[in-house]
Amino acid sequence: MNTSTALKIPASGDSVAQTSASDIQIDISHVGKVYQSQGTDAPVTALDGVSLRIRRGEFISLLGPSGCGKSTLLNIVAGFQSATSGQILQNGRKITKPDPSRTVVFQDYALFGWMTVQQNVEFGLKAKGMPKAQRAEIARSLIAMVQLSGFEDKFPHQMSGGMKQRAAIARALAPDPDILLMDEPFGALDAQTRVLLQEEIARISSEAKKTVIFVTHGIDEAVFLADRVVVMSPRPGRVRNEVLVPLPRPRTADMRSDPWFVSTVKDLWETLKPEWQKGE
Ligand SMILES: Nc1ncnc2c1ncn2[C@@H]1O[C@H](COP(=O)(O)OP(=O)(O)OP(=O)(O)O)[C@@H](O)[C@H]1O
Repeated sequence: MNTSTALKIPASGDSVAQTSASDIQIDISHVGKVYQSQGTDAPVTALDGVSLRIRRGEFISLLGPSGCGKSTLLNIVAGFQSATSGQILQNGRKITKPDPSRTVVFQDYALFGWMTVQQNVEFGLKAKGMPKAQRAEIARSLIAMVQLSGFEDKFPHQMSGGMKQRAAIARALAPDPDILLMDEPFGALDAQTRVLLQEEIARISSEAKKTVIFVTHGIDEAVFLADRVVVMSPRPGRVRNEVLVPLPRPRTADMRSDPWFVSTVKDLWETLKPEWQKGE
């Protein structure tokens, strides 16, 4: 497949300009975040005027250097933290606290160590009061979706990092959220497992039809997965620019050698490298 002739990197904001208001699921508007210091340290401005509109079903990669505020922004969307200024709307309603319509996958799996895979995946459903047979069936189908059938009775310490992250993804999908928030979910995995799970999450997110915000500082990962890559500036984090990804779905391994993919990853790296080095 050669998509290079048809492709252009659009200016920031073009991709949502023609979208009707009802298609916008998450509307991030002028969000700033200042962490007040303890003791004599100066306050830290993590985010400054971040605006971003995300469509229902869109896969956004939030790409930026370490410390630019990616996790902070994700945590505010999740409802774990509040913004110092600005607001975030979900379907027109202000996000003020966590909600089962938004679930999070963290880098460190965050599975309960004393529960089996099956119990971990069922956890959120049990908390909602779902009857046992129903939640067992939902968990089984999600465990199959993340290709862990046969491992239902294993505990986290009996599994590899990749398997644990598959289980964490199944657990996050169990409450049937509208929005899946992923904070460097493959950051702790070896390179091969990471590539395999990137292909898995591309498949799963299309099958499950979720809106996804995927935080990463991996340029190739960001481009491979996303409909739109939102590039953040070094701290204080702002939206620096956006790249629309025209690669078709399902995303497959051969697309990593597509000329557009190769040149976009290279261009992004050459543009961002000086900034990212400065920020270190
Ligand atoms: N609770 C906190 N109190 C004070 N400063 C904080 C707090 N949390 C984050 N920060 C600071 O805010 C900035 C943004 O942090 P954040 O974790 O959001 O960045 P990030 O882009 O996700 O980084 P990384 O890629 O390294 O995880 C950093 O300078 C960080 O040190």
